[in-house]
Amino acid sequence: MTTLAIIGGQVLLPDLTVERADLLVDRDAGEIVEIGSDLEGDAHLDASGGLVIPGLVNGHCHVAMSLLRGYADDKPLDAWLREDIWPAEGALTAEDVRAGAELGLLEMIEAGTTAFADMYFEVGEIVEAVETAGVRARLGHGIVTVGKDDAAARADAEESLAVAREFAGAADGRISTAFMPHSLTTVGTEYLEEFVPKARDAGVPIHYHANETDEEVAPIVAEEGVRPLAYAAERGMLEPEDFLAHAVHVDREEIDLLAEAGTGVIHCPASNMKLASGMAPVEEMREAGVTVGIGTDGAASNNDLDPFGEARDAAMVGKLASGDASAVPADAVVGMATAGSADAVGIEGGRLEEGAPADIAVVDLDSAHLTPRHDLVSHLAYAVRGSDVRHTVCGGEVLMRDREVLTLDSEGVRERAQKRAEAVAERA
Ligand SMILES: CSC[C@H]1O[C@@H](n2cnc3c(O)ncnc32)[C@H](O)[C@@H]1O
Ligand SMILES: [Zn+2]
Repeated sequence: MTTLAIIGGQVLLPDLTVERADLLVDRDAGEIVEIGSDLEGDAHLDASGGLVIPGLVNGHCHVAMSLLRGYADDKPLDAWLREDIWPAEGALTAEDVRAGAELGLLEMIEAGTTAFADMYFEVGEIVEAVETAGVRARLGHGIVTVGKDDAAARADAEESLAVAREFAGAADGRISTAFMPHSLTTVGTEYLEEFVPKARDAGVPIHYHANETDEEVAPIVAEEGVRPLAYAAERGMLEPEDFLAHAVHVDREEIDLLAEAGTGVIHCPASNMKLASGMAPVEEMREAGVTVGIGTDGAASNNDLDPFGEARDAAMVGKLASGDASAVPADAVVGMATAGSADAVGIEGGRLEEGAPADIAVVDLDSAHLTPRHDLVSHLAYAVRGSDVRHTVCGGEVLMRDREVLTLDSEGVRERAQKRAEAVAERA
């Protein structure tokens, strides 16, 4: 066994208490083997003056959209997608998707993210980028059938199934997959009815956008006579392994459906605010026992991939939505950004304990905005920024040491992304 010791720091334990401790990692197994005092390893990472936390889990992203950061802002979802984003995405090549994915992965590692769930196209490029970057991911091809003839719609759904089958277990098991219909309004009922059972046969979960805007709920109610999540349940899309993004406009019955089904929800507060989609009833979902995680959505609707900013937004908007300052408290959002997202998307991790994957971030506490240190869980929720992360480790591999990303050439990644983004803007 070759080992890595993370020494000298304070450690955030699964019950969200903080203790002074060292961590010993088995690098071959990629697991934490001991949390204790005076631990020594074959190599070490200095965590003195720092807080050792589980790597953050971004439960819903479109990582390659980092290439479209700032491309179109200040519009509601439907206009943003139809007038700007979908035309630009139509001009993206496989190489553009690769460049955008590498840029997003660089940003994630710099901010302590060690796992994410992602829906996009050209997924083979994203797989290769994830393999190189060294993080964990649940990846899938997003299906849109509206505006397509039957042959094209079926090909898109087949592609999502094929991608889910082909890449499951890639990158030494760090990559898992899902079947990913884009949403309940952009994929026709007949395709959901035909392909959801095939996804079940393939043994993969289903991930989709749901109840994001009022405009998306209304046509389902008008045409089907039921709310979207009852419609999803009737089509077998509300199983314990499934997870949906947004869940902004969910009523009491839908919250109970989610809780009974065990289907996870990924809350995307920044995207929901920026697109003025609405305020998700996170406190009600948590109280009902729904597994809630946090996601950034893509960088084009956020406009960054900072998991700490997202946790802070979740706490803030959760209070506003409930009209109650005690709603969605600090410990809740820290749990949501770690174990909550990991559980919702079905990725191991989100907790520092013996036997858990060694997916770890070390946050540097030595700065004015993190002084004084009354309560480190409060700091994680409200004051830490992605740029405070000193080291990032995934599966025992050091991905960033002293803010130097070791798995990606950060200058090259940024230069390629800038060039490709300029070319896409010209072409689109
Ligand atoms: C077909 S691949 C995924 C698809 O989703 C688009 N997208 C990005 N953000 C959102 C959002 O908040 N709601 C719905 N769809 C979104 C992305 O641009 C891709 O086309
Ligand atoms: Zn999304």
